[in-house]
Amino acid sequence: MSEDALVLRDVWKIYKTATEEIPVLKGINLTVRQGELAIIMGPSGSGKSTLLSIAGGLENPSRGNVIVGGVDITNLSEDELTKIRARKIGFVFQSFNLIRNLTALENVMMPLIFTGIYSWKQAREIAQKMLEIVGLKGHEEKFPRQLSGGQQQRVAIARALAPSPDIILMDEPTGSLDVDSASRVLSLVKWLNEAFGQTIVIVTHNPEIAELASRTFYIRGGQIFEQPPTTTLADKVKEVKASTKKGELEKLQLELLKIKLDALESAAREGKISPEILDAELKSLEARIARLEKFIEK
Ligand SMILES: Nc1ncnc2c1ncn2[C@@H]1O[C@H](COP(=O)(O)OP(=O)(O)OP(=O)(O)O)[C@@H](O)[C@H]1O
Repeated sequence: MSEDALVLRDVWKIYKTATEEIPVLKGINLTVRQGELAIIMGPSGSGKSTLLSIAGGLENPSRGNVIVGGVDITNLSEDELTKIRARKIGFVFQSFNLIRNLTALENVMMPLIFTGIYSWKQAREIAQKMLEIVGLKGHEEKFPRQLSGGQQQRVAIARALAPSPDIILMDEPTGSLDVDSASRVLSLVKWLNEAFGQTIVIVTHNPEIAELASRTFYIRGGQIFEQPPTTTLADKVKEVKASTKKGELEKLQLELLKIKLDALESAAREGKISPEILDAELKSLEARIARLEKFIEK
C-alpha cells in the first residue's frame, strides 16, 4: 500500500532563454509521507515555486519523475493529468485564485466537478461540509468580494481540501494577509494537518509557518536539504488535539474518503478511468482509509 503522498525522483528543471540555459533544479529527490506537513524554504529565486508547480503537475520537469499518491503523473496526457490533478492534488496560492462571479459554495464545488467522478449532489454536500470545517458556515452564498482576505483564503483551503486530495500544495498561503488573518489561516492549516491527517507541503519565507512543520527543507543551488527537526512536535500535537472533539474530524474525513471511493468505483464501471490509474488510486485511498480506521479504533 502506498504510504507516500509525494515522491520526486531526480527532478531537474532547466529553463531555456534565447541566449542561455538556466538550471534551476538539479536532481531533486524528495519523499513526503502521508500525514506530514513539509515546509520548503530557500532564498528568493532558488526554485521553490518551480518545485511546487512541478510537484502539482502544473509544469513538466526537464527530467525525472513525479509520483503523487502512487500515480506517476510525469507522462500523462493533458486530459488525464487534469482529472488526476483534480482528484489527487489541492492547490492554495498567495492570491487565493477564487472565481469572482461564483459564490463561496460554487467555488468549492468546482474542483469536485472537475474530478469527473462526483455527481452534482455529492459535490454540493461535500462543499457545504468543507465550508463548515473551515469555519464559514453561513457564508455559502457570498461572492469573494463580500469576504475578507482571511475568509477568502479559507474558502481557497476548503476548495483545495474538498476532493480529499492525497496532498495539498500551498505557495505562500499567508503572503497577502494581515497578521490576524494570517494567524487564523495558520491555525487552520495546523489543525487540518494534525487533526484531519491531511498531507500538506508549503513553500514560504515566513518563519512562523516553518514552526508548524513536521519536516523542513531548504533549496539552495538547485539542490534540496532537509533540516533535522528542532521543535517539539509532540507538544504542538497535544495542543491541537485538546482543542478539537476527539474522533469527530477523523470520522468526517473517513466519510468523505468513502464517498470518494464509491465515486471512483462507479466512474471506473462507466469507463471514465483507466484500470491502471484506478488501481493506483484505490491503493492510495485504501491506505488512507486504513490509517484513519486504525486511528479511530484507538
Ligand atoms: N518560465 C521561466 N523562464 C525562465 N526562467 C524562469 C521561469 N520561471 C522561473 N524562472 C527562473 O527560475 C528561478 C526560480 O524561480 P522560482 O519562482 O521558482 O523561485 P522562488 O524560490 O519561488 O522565488 P521567490 O521566493 O522569489 O518567489 C528564478 O531565477 C526565475 O527567474
